[in-house]
Amino acid sequence: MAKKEASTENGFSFTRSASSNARNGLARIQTHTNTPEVCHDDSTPPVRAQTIHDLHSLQKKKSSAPSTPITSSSATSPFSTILEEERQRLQLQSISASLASLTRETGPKVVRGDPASKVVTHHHHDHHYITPTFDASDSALKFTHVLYNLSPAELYEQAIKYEKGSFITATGALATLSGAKTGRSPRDKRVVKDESTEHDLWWGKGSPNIEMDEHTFLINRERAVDYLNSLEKVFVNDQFLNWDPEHRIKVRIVSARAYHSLFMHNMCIRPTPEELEEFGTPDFTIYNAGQFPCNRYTHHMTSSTSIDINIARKEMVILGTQYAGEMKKGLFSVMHYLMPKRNILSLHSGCNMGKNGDVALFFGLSGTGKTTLSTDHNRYLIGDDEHCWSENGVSNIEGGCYAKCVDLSREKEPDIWNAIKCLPRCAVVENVVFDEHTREVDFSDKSVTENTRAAYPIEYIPNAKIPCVAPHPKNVILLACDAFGVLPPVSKLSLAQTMYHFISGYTALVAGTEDGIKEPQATFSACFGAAFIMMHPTKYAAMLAEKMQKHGATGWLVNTGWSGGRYGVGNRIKLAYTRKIIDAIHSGSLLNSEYTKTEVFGLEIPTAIEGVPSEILDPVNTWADKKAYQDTLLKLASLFKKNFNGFISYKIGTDQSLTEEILAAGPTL
Ligand SMILES: Nc1ncnc2c1ncn2[C@@H]1O[C@H](COP(=O)(O)OP(=O)(O)O)[C@@H](O)[C@H]1O
Ligand SMILES: C=C(OP(=O)(O)O)C(=O)O
Ligand SMILES: [Ca+2]
Ligand SMILES: [Mn+2]
Repeated sequence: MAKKEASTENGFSFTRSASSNARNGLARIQTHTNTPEVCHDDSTPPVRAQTIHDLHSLQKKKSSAPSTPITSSSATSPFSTILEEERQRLQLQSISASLASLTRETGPKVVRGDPASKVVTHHHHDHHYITPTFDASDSALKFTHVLYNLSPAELYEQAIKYEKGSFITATGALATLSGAKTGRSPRDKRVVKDESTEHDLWWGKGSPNIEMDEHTFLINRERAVDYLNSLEKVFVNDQFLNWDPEHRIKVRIVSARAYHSLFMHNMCIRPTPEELEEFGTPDFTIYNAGQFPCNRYTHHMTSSTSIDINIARKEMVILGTQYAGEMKKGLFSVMHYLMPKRNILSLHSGCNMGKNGDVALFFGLSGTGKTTLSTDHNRYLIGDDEHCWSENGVSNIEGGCYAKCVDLSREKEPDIWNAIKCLPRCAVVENVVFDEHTREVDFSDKSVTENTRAAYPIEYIPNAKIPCVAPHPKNVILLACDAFGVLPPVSKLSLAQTMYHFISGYTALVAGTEDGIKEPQATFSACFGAAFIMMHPTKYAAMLAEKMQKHGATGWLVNTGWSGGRYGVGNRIKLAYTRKIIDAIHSGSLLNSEYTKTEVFGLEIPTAIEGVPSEILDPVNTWADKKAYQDTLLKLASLFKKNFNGFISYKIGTDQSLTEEILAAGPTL
């Protein structure tokens, strides 16, 4: 504060000394004959400010109030300001309640706004306290400043000012670093096992839900809350999930970084000012204290990272990882619980729709092409990653996309390229490398991680359909990135085969997205998203089978991975070919083309597709070493068998014959 005053002083004294210098010898420049002592620049009218602070305060105009009055008659009445104050008070009360330690009777003192800007506006009568610093150790005695639903511009400023590694790229995106973790940590994702989740959720072998008890959750929650309250300020986002208005979920994200707040601003559905006014109590809250580790002496903790979900408390706690994807995928897990409870199927899939209303789902694990293939210039984008399929059709859960951007090119992925590009915009690019001077991003540079990412609001894709809802799907495309190079580029599946492959969820984990993965590794991830499902895979499979049957959807298996040999020998199938294959599925032309059946996997493969060399459609043609092909094919088949053994004792829905057909739909050795 003192420093600012002083610099203003200097400013004025400089004018004086400049004129005294003139008297002491330097020739004075005479601009007007009748000018007095001070030189006026009268080419523009003088600003209406006495001090530089006044000038700065002119620069910022108060945001206009939401356009919908709280009650239709209150807008112009004297009660409206009282109501607005009351509303703000309730909002702060709700945030304080969110941040409350469970061992204290009251929550922390919270106040809106940036503590830094409060220093400058010290003359405001309502701030008669000293801006807290770390020497105010007892959180009961200090204020926590809440930066509530800041705009992207404000978040940019916060990030640039306070977060190391934040820069504005040449195209206007915010470049950030996520710290030591640049991918998800599935082995640190825990779920509270209590009386109800014990029965509802999938536990044990193969399950992504590592159990934790309520007490341990509370210890981690306390650790996160204490950490957040020890800070001068926290970011709070109140937003929505799910574009289906009947099943919309209100989420609150409390975090310590502008980067996290901007990421969620981009990824969740952004409320209108009117919707925000009526937000009330969130349905689910995330405490992201990712900069702070969990205590390894705490029961169940196996590393300094823990992502903990408590269904009963409707809360999630993040400690020890700043990878932003944990928040989005954590909420996705929660949706995998909440939605099936309402008989709605949650899907780890992208979704788009043709001009004629034909809808396609793209299931697939990370890096298999959901984002890339659902972003299609000739079709409407519904969403790139998380959807719900209800009686009403498909709805996107999110309000943004999260694209891998390693080797991103304008030619191959123009829409994603442009989504990160245009100003004034609020894309976040994570862990990318850029030119020190021009700030041009080099998407081919993997120095920080292979899993570089861009998060942007869905409306940055020109043909996104808002609201992000669509009719029932016609095609269900299962994407597998086969690092063995033996799965055909495309196969048409029977319903039983679709279920077999959906439950198997085979792909290669590609480097980066999960912590510790350095090169492609075969994996089976039930429902193409085992890391995010909450209940047993057969529960989701039964729902999918029922819906596909009811709406007459066709299943397809598309290999976006290797061809002509395994990883290291062959090459990844050209994106241009995969796009042609997908085009033929959408248009309906592939449904009626000529097919042959493969050995071992019994897959129906087309003999020709426009724009795709026919010889690659049967992978055996692309391998120089036929013996190696046969061995690799059998190896993969046995991996499928072994994996599916874990499911043979389960029934899929109520249909016994379907269960038997599914069992028979796998490879034969
Ligand atoms: N044949 C292909 N089909 C789809 N993606 C491909 C193909 N070849 C290479 N890729 C690349 O693989 C990555 C797929 O990632 P992405 O679409 O973000 O996957 P997901 O959304 O399923 O996690 C992209 O970087 C894409 O350019
Ligand atoms: C964000 C992720 O999703 P995806 O790779 O499926 O886009 C992730 O797995 O961390
Ligand atoms: Ca790419
Ligand atoms: Mn994706």
